[in-house]
This record gives sequence, C-alpha cells and structure tokens, in this order.
Amino acid sequence: MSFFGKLKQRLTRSSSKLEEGLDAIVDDGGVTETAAPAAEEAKPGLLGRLIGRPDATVVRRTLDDDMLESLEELLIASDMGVDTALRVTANIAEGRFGKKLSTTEIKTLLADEITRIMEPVAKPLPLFPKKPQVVLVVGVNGSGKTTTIGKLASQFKGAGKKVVIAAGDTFRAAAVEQLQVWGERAGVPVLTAPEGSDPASLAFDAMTRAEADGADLLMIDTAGRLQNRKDLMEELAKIVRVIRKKDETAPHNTLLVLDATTGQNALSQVETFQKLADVSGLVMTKLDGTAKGGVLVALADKFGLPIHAIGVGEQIDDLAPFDPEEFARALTGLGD
Ligand SMILES: Nc1nc2c(ncn2[C@@H]2O[C@H](COP(=O)(O)OP(=O)(O)OP(=O)(O)O)[C@@H](O)[C@H]2O)c(=O)[nH]1
Repeated sequence: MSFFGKLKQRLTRSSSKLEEGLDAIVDDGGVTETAAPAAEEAKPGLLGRLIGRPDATVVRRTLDDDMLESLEELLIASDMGVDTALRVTANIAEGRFGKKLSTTEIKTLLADEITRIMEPVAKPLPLFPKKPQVVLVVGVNGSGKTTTIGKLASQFKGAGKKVVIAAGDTFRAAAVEQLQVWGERAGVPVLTAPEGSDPASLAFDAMTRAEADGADLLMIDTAGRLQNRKDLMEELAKIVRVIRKKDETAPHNTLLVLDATTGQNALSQVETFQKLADVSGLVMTKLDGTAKGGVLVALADKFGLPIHAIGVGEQIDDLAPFDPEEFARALTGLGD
C-alpha cells in the first residue's frame, strides 16, 4: 500500500467519530430521495453502470439552525476548538441556509474549509545553506521528540545530508539511551554527555563536532520537564546562548513536537513553549493513534505555525510531509 494510502487508512480510522457524526447529523431529520445525484454527489462508477445499478438514493437534510448547531457541537467534540468550529460552520452555512445537503456534500464542504485553513501552514522544514543547520527540538516528555528526531535524521540522511544528533536531555539516562537506539537505526552519530551534566555544554561540544565533521544538520534534543518551567526556560536559553557563540544565527529552527492524542492540551503546549523558546514550526505525532486530528485545524487557525511533518506510527519511515487536502479528506472520511 502506498504511504498515503496507509496514512489515509490510519487517519480515517482515527477520525471515524467525525465521519460517523456527520452521517448521523444528516440521517437525523434527513429525507431519502431517489433522485439524480446533485453536482457534488458521487456518480456511479463503471462497475455500477455495468451491473445496471438501481436508482441511487441519497439522504438530504435541510440546512437549518438545528443542523448547524449539531455541526458546531460535532466539530468542537473533534477538538477543533470553539472559535474554529464556529467559523468553519458559518462558512459552510453561507449562501446555503435552507438548502438540502447530503452527507457527501457536507463532508466535501467541510474538507474544503479545512484544506483552506491548513494550506498556509503545510511547509516542509526549511533547509538553509548554513552548515551546520541547527535544529533545536522541544516538547514535553513523551510527545515523541526522540522518535521524531530519529525519523527526521533518517530522512535527511537518505537525502544525502550529513546529520549529527545531540542528546540534550542529560537528566534522564533512559532518554539518552532511546536516542542512541534511534541514532543507530538512522545511521547517524549521537553525541551524549554523562547523566546530570550541563546540556548547554553538550550542545557546544556538538556544534564543535558538527562543524569539524562538515555536518549539514545538527539536531539537538532537549528536556521536556514542564513541571519546572523556570528551570527549563533557563536551560533552553542557555543552550541557545552557547550555540550562538559558535554561530550567532543558530538555532535555525526550533521544532515543537506535539502529541495529537493530547487533543486540546496541544494548544496550551504551544502557548507555553512559545514563551520558553522561539518556536518556528511544529511536528504533530501519533496521528495514527486515538487522536481526533481536529486539533491540527485549531492549531493552524490559532497560531499559523508551519506544520513541517506528521508522525503516523512508531517505525522509522512513519513520518510524512503534511498534505492539507489529503488530511482534510481523511479527517472528514471522504476517501478517494
Ligand atoms: N503511534 C505512534 N507512536 C509514536 C509516534 N511518535 C512517537 N510515538 C511513540 O510515543 C512514545 C514516546 O515517544 P518518544 O519519542 O520517546 O517521546 P519523547 O518526547 O522523546 O519522550 P521522552 O523520551 O520521555 O522525553 C514512544 O512509545 C513512541 O514509540 C507516532 O507518530 N505514532
């Protein structure tokens, strides 16, 4: 199966609540019509024509206040956030109030709205001619930082780039070990320091090593202890200060890794990390999990930060560029 096929299957599975909800809204109060499909309704395929498909029936419901309210509630429940849900619903309603809509038509309208919101944020990690390009990776523990660094390292290495990883969460031996495992998988060196040592000093050594090696990319993992924000802020600020001694334009990217399964909590994590570091882009992980995916729409709408990639599994190649249309179709359950 193609990569996108896999992604779609996973996203569709995870978003079936939204899809089921849309079906239920139209079914509830809708009327079955035996009519020629409307413009946006799918035409019978070749097989249907060959086997003499009977007249297609379609359920349509008149777009009224009740239906709009149900739609708003469904979008809010799928983590899209109140503001975004209200705006999306209002846009769908514009010029269509009192008209009859089928599930496919509603899904198409919703997917178009989501695509429109997501398109401006779908941007791959920008690559600069600067060597080494320093990528600081931040995020709470368990969000998928280590996994994402491993996946990115593997992709960049595959693209012919020389990559070095620095295991900057020096306080947890297990985190360092995990990163070493991912470094081995990706075939990329991982610089470590003794447990409890200063992450900034490791970052400085890593800069030195990356420069000496002529590396294209240096990815620095960081701690994610939000329990002690002040310490974490100081730690991140110190890492930045120290690497700037070597290159005053570094870090060139500050990636915030977010776990999509945390739903609305992802929004507050962005706010927090924007205060701690100069976040330049997002990677959204675990979209294959139980996440409702809708939080990406809320994030894009609220912060407009680029989404560089999405994690769709635990394997090394389970990192995909973010494709808004594909995402919107999968989220709404539109299929091909
Ligand atoms: N299903 C799925 N699991 C993921 C994805 N990304 C990461 N994980 C899993 O999430 C868990 C946490 O990932 P880590 O990469 O260790 O997260 P971290 O942010 O480095 O966490 P700490 O090491 O605790 O700081 C692991 O079990 C990963 O396998 C993803 O895209 N999909």
